[in-house]
Amino acid sequence: MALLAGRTVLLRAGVRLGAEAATRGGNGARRFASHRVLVEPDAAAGIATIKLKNPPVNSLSLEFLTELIICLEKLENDKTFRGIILTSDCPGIFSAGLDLREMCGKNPAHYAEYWRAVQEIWLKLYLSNMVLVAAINGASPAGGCLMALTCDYRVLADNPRYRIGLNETLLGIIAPFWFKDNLVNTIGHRAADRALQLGLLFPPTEALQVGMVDQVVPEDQIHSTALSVMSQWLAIPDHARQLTKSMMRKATADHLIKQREADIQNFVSFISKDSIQKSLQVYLEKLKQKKH
Ligand SMILES: CCCCCCCC/C=C/CC(=O)SCCNC(=O)CCNC(=O)[C@H](O)C(C)(C)COP(=O)(O)OP(=O)(O)OC[C@H]1O[C@@H](n2cnc3c(N)ncnc32)[C@H](O)[C@@H]1OP(=O)(O)O
Repeated sequence: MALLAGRTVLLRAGVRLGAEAATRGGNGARRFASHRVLVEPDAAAGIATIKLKNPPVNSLSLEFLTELIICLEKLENDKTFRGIILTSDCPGIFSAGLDLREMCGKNPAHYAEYWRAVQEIWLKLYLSNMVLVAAINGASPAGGCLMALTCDYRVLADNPRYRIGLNETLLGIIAPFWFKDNLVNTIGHRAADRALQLGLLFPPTEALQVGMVDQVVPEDQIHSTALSVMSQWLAIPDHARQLTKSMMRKATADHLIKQREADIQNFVSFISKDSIQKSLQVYLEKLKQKKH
C-alpha cells in the first residue's frame, strides 16, 4: 500500500483518503495527521501519541479504521518510534467500538470489506513491534475494549462512567474467537467466560480487579502515567522485548491468520441474517432514543 504524504491515496480497502497534513513539530519530528487520527510525535523520546478523533464516539467506521491502519504502518516503518500511546480526543469516550452502521443494511461485499479491516487493525496492533500503552480516557465497549486489549499495558481513567468490556452478547451478537482469545490471554479463562457470556462492562475498580486494565489513575494523570509506564518498557532492549512479545502472541495471531477468509465468510453470513440485522437495528434505535 503506497503511503504518500500530502497526496490522496487509494487504499486497498477501496476507501479514498483525503490529503494528509504533514508539518514539523517543535522537536523537528514530522507531525502528521489524517482527518480522524491525530499523531503527536516526540522524536527525542521515540514515542508517538495517537489520538482517536472520530466524533462523537470514535466508532470504528471503515474509513476511520483505514486511516488508523495507515497511521500504524507509517509508525511501524519509522525507526524513530519505539512506542505508541493510544488515547482518545473525544471527551469521555475512548471508542464506542465497531460502527454499527457498517454492519446494518449493507451488502455482503461491504460486510466482507469491513470485517477484513477489523481483522487488519487487530493484527497490526496485536503484533506491533512497538510498545503500545493504552491511555483509556473514556468508555470503551466491545471493539473499543478490543483495541485496548491489544496493547502491552492499559491505564484507565478513574471515572465510573468509563466502563470497559466485550458486551457483544447484549447486542445479540457473538464476540469472534480472536476477540475471545485476546480476552482470555488478558484476564484468564474463567473470568473471560463470565465476562463474555454476560457481556459485562466493568467500571474502573472492577476492571482493575479482574485484570482488564493494569492501572486506574485520576483522569488528569492519565497521560503522565502512560509516559512513565512507557519509559519503563522502553528501558528493555528492543530485540529482547520484541522476540518475547512475539513468543507470547504469535500462536493467538496465527489462529486468525490461518483462517482469515473463513472468518470473513462466517461474519458475512452471520451479520446478513434477518434476525441479527433486526437486533442491531433495535439496539441502534435504542441508542438514538436514549437522549429523547
Ligand atoms: C461468527 C462470527 C460472528 C461475528 C459477530 C459480529 C461480531 C461483531 C463484534 C462487534 C463488536 C462491536 O464493537 S459492536 C459495537 C458495540 N458498541 C456498543 O455497544 C456501544 C454503544 N454505544 C454506547 O454505549 C454509547 O454511545 C457510549 C457509552 C459509547 C457513549 O454514550 P453517549 O451518551 O456519550 O453518546 P450516545 O449514546 O448519545 O451516542 C452518540 C451518537 O453515537 C451513536 N453511536 C454510539 N455508539 C455507536 C456505534 N458503536 N456505532 C454507531 N453509532 C454509534 C449513537 O447512536 C448516537 O447517534 P445520534 O447522535 O445519531 O443519535
